[in-house]
Amino acid sequence: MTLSSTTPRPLIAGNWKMNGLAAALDEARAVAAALEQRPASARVAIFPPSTLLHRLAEAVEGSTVLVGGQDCHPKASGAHTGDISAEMIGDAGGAMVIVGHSERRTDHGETCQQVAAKVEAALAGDLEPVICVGESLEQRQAGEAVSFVVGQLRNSLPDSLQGKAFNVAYEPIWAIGTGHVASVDNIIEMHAAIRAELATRFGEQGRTIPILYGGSVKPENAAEILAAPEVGGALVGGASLKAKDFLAIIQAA
Ligand SMILES: O=C(CO)COP(=O)(O)O
Repeated sequence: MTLSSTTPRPLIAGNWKMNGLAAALDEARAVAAALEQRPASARVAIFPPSTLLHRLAEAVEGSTVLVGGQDCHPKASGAHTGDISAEMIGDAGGAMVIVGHSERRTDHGETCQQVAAKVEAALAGDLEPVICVGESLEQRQAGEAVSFVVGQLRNSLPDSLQGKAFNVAYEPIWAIGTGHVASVDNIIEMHAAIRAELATRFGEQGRTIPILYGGSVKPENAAEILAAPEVGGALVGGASLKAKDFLAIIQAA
């Protein structure tokens, strides 16, 4: 997918992680139906586990809800037991993919170089990537948060992103699933640093790439976070599992 010339709409993305059995499809259907009644100003995407990808794409077909995978392998096919490729995500009805989530970097030891290779695969598979970066609590306490995240970003983004639609998500690891949302000051500082790096790297395009915030986004704090400068959406974990909460966040955008 190539970039449109207009400023992208914010993206509210629900990452279901390793949650969701068939009954969860009802939540996605409820989100799609509500958006039909009351269209959102933001784009809305749901990233279910791979097992639900195809069924969720069918469940929300014809609605404005986009569907994506939570990860993809750098190769298009082959002997890689347990992995799925960008091409498979597209085949199942997905249009987007999350890459470099801190849970993948931690649980599976993914390096920035591997993340960049996955981004290349996403582009080759015609998926719009959401590329995640974020520091640990130790890095933040050591005063290294900004330099670490900017370095991680630099190494996780391949040059081939130039001219392509993509999103960056800043997710401080210490804010994920903890209820400890980053302060608006922290978010403003980090998003400004990410914006500067994107503008240096990608020129004019870098000024409009949506930078999402993720980490304990809830209906109660969404409006304040989404109103902060350079916040172009949210990557939502726990609060995306229930249609009611996810819709409240969507409407806050
Ligand atoms: O990691 C996240 C989304 O990718 C954030 O998760 P929570 O919203 O549950 O903190």
